[in-house]
Amino acid sequence: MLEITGLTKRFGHTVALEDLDLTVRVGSFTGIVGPNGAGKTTALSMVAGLLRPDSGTVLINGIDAWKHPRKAKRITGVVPDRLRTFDRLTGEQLLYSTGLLRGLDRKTARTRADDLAVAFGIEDAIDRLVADYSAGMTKKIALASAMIHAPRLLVLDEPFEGVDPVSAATMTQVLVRYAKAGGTVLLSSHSMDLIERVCDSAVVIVAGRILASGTLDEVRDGLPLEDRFVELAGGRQAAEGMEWLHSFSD
Ligand SMILES: Nc1ncnc2c1ncn2[C@@H]1O[C@H](COP(=O)(O)OP(=O)(O)OP(=O)(O)O)[C@@H](O)[C@H]1O
Repeated sequence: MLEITGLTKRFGHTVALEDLDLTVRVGSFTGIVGPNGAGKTTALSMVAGLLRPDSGTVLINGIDAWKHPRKAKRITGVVPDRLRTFDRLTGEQLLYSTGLLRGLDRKTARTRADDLAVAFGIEDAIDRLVADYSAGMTKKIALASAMIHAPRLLVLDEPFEGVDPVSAATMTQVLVRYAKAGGTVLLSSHSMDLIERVCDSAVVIVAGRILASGTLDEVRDGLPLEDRFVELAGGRQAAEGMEWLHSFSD
């Protein structure tokens, strides 16, 4: 479903991502993990067509995402980092208008908006302004919007950030069903527990490079994912120094 080759991005002197190669097969559920600043958002943004690579290619179902962005976007759903959405709309209006923008007819957009509201458990809030939603509800409506055109690939940047465990379970249930039906999910998360529960494949990015990728078991290499992640990321750092903090100001 996704073939990334030689993807590179620099911001001034900062190399955010260097020569990234990654293949994601159809129907897989892949989690990207990495320390803060590792390059996860940069990679996902370039896959989603939101950030132009310096070099490298992104093929989505064989379509070059940067040569044929319209075609690629038709089969891609995105929940970006630092989510900005049309929050002066109600949830219903947002889903419906996203459906129309994605080329659905009115009836289909209406039906799918209703279905998504039920699937994500936001029916009660659907007539309220998205601006008044909590952080978790906003993530849910964003994910629902990303799915309304039934894309083949979902690119989700920390979709569970600020989402409570019950709501996260609802969201993962929808995503797992989607993947079982042949949809492909690529998401980033800092929750190792969630990735171990729902993903079948994982990628560890550190300092702009992939240090491990493959099935969850291959990446874990016999360790819990968190321990393997810490090992690859250079180990835990001892919190030493700052004795002034323990002297207390009073
Ligand atoms: N627009 C930008 N301008 C300058 N530097 C940037 C920009 N976007 C990202 N970077 C830098 O690129 C590197 C990778 O950032 P990125 O946001 O991809 O990391 P991340 O893995 O998503 O981190 P986090 O887990 O904290 O969200 C960092 O060093 C970051 O400071």
